[in-house]
Amino acid sequence: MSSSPLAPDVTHIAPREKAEILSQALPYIQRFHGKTIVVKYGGNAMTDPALQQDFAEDVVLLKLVGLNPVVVHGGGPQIENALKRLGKQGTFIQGMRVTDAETMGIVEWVLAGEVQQEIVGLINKAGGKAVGLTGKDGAMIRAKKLKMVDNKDPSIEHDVGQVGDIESIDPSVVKALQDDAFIPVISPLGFGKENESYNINADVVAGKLAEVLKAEKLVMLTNTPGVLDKEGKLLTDLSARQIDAMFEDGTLSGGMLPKIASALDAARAGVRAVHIIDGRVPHALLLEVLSDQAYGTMIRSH
Ligand SMILES: Nc1ncnc2c1ncn2[C@@H]1O[C@H](COP(=O)(O)OP(=O)(O)O)[C@@H](O)[C@H]1O
Ligand SMILES: CC(=O)N[C@@H](CCC(=O)OP(=O)(O)O)C(=O)O
Repeated sequence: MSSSPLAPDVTHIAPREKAEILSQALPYIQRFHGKTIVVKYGGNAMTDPALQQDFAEDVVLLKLVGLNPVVVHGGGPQIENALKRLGKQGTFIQGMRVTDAETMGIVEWVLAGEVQQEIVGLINKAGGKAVGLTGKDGAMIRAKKLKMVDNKDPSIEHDVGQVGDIESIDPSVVKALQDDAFIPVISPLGFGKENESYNINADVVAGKLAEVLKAEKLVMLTNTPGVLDKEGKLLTDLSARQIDAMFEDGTLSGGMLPKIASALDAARAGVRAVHIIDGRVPHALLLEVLSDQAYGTMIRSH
């Protein structure tokens, strides 16, 4: 019997063991059937072609067994590469890219062009029907300029340019696509009152969208085993109180700041399961959603 070029070689696994692994998924499929799972696919987790293919297959499998995956993608490193090609370098303040007018153009071009279309293509190739959207499509994400207050000294305000603060999300376009067997793939861009574009951190979009869609789960795939403590040890479980303390003592920095804040906001807003997991593990998404295996860090609302 010939095997699919996409399928891993599992001939060495005994039939009984294979059956046990497959049947483990049943209670999860039953529990999540018809439910929305928002998946944040971080730019740092999408740098390896084999892992990207695994991710696309996982999304398609989840859709085919009756879940409703919605992908929100990042693209920080990809934007950085594009800036480098143009002789520029990005600047970040508290995990947010300082976005002047020229950078905004590059951000839109990389996110809604290169990155989104690559993910759409991979999901389609794996047998799904992906539709790429930005927060502007279907008038989905209304935003205003973010007022960024310094997290050590609140009397200081940073100007981060065209970085958006979400005012509202209208999820009707996402719902319409979900009902029609499509898999939405969303770039984190928003629009303002004068139709100006905003660059919004993808973790923030994923968290807010999970809340508005009343998602059952929010899974954030990144490039660390999860949230690490000061000694670099994985924290499998984090309460709101522990997170507050970590913001205070400097355990969190860079891109982890908006990620944890968004994860906690989503948990507090009623998203029952919020996980930050290692996107460098093959099929990390599938294992997280449909198996007993606990990965990464779970964020609790209290
Ligand atoms: N306490 C922490 N635990 C884990 N990662 C952390 C922590 N503090 C800061 N980070 C950084 O956050 C990064 C993940 O955020 P980010 O670079 O924005 O990734 P993504 O592109 O997946 O959103 C990690 O690679 C790590 O460098
Ligand atoms: C405002 C802001 O920082 N926007 C991000 C949007 C992309 C993103 O969030 O990508 P990751 O998830 O890969 O970090 C940026 O310009 O890099």
